[in-house]
Amino acid sequence: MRSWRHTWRLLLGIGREIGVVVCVLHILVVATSFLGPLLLALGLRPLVDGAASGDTRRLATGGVLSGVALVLTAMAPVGYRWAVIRMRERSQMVVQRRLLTLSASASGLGHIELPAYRDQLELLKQRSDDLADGLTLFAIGPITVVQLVVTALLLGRIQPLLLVIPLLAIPAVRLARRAERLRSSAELRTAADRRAAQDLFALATTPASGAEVRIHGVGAELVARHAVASRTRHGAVEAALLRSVGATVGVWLCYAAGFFGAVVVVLRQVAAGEAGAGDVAMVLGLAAAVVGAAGQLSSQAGSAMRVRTVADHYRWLEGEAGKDAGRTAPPRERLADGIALEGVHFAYQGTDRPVLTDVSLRLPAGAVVALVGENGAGKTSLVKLLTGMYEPTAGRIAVDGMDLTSLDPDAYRERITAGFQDYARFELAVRESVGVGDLTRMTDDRAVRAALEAAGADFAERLPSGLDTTLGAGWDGGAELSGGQWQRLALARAAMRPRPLLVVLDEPTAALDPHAEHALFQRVTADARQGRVDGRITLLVSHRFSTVRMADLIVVLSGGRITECGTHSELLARGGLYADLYNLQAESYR
Ligand SMILES: Nc1ncnc2c1ncn2[C@@H]1O[C@H](COP(=O)(O)OP(=O)(O)OP(=O)(O)O)[C@@H](O)[C@H]1O
Repeated sequence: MRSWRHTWRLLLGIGREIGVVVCVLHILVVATSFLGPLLLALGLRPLVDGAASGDTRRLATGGVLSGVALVLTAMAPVGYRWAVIRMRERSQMVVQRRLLTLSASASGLGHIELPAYRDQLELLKQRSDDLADGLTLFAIGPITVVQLVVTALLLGRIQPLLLVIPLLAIPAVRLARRAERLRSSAELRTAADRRAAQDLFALATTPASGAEVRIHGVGAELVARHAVASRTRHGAVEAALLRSVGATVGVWLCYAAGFFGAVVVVLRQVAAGEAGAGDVAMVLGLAAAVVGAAGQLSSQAGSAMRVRTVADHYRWLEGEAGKDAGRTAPPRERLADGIALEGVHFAYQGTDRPVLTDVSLRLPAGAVVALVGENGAGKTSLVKLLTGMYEPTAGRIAVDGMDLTSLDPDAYRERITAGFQDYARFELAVRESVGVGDLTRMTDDRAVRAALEAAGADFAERLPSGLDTTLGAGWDGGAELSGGQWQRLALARAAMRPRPLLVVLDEPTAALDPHAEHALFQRVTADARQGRVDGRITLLVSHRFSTVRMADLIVVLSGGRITECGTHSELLARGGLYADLYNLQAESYR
């Protein structure tokens, strides 16, 4: 019941966004298309009786009714197509906008990485048409029922036995619902195969992976795997459809029997002189209209089930995205103490393998802190916890004494900047690609230029149209950049926010040349000095020890645990892993 209520609310909300006029027009067009068969049946009796008896008034009435019916029937597909296409286009737009909002409104990353989330999102994207159908379905469904009842009553007036025909709609509706259940469960079961097929397709066709696919000669392998994933999916969905088709055929055979039964009953009445030729014509028309309406009703029942399934996917996503409700505390204007991790444990969802174990650490306000450790030690995971992308499995993170899980995620995020090794390539105009780092100043060219300069990315201003240049070779006139240039733009983005509490630089120089790296570290040091005044913490993740040594505090992670912590000279004196790694790198530069 709750599920249907939610479906209603969702459909009404989408209907409002699509526009009441379009929805009402759609309902009118569809409802009018149902009228044709009914009018034709009603017109046949006066037409036939009028022709037989030479009664011109009856003949004219029958002619007008049948004529209107034929016009409506002829126009119906045109109007139907027009209305359905408009509704679908608009509803796709609205549903996709809602999905994007849902995905973007969740502050963390945890749900996006869940296979179940990605499956449900994919199904929703693919089935957004069903929501468009659902919108009008709830208005058209009752109209169809009325049509069925009226037709049944007209049939009953001729012969009460004929009331049985409309009752055949009941098993048809039940079967349609069962067929839908079978199909949707097959789709959910094979959603991962569908995603796999899509990912393999993208891997084989996108420029990003194009070079590796060719060098390693894996094209044929990708095609073979794509075929297997597609076959698995189609096999399961088709088997579900086949199972339901057999039963549906049975119901339609019952309809056919009912139809012929009606004809026989009326013919016998004619033979007994209880009915005229006009009655036979009307019964034929009405029986056909009943069969049509019952067919409509059963397909509408299937659609209603589909709509509910899609609405359930949507509700599931809403639940995942709405987990932040209740986190409303604003972060401090300025850090006085710093950020503390207290006995933090962490494992990614869906795995029990600990990635961080019993991490306790204080990042003092105004300090530059470096995180080092071998690949897979847990550095990026720790950064993700500090930026609120995930929550610790146990323990807590306190920002100036306030539990991170109590802070308003958007407000906290607005006070963080970050440059990542896996930087995003925003294929927009240069101004926007950098400006999204601080949406409030996105169109402020001075701020964008200052950020470009700070990141050593002034090359962007010399592109053909300066800050207006579109980035990405996939766009007309778009400029393609090198990996290092993209990374510099990502760093410029990270330099947009003026008063961050936390600056995260997670291996931000992996794609930069040594000159650019040196300039960047000079800026980081200068900013850190500024940080001592405004309390910001700069957290640097790096494998380059020449950089790391400048930090006020160096934290060494190994296997998800902190093994060493101190200044460069303290750690060198200690002669542990840090000293080993530092000396190894220093040696290789000599
Ligand atoms: N989204 C994820 N889901 C599950 N496990 C993950 C995920 N991201 C990382 N891991 C696992 O967590 C562990 C730590 O990864 P993390 O990225 O934090 O290491 P890192 O120290 O930053 O490594 P690197 O120096 O290579 O960047 C790894 O064993 C990795 O397999």
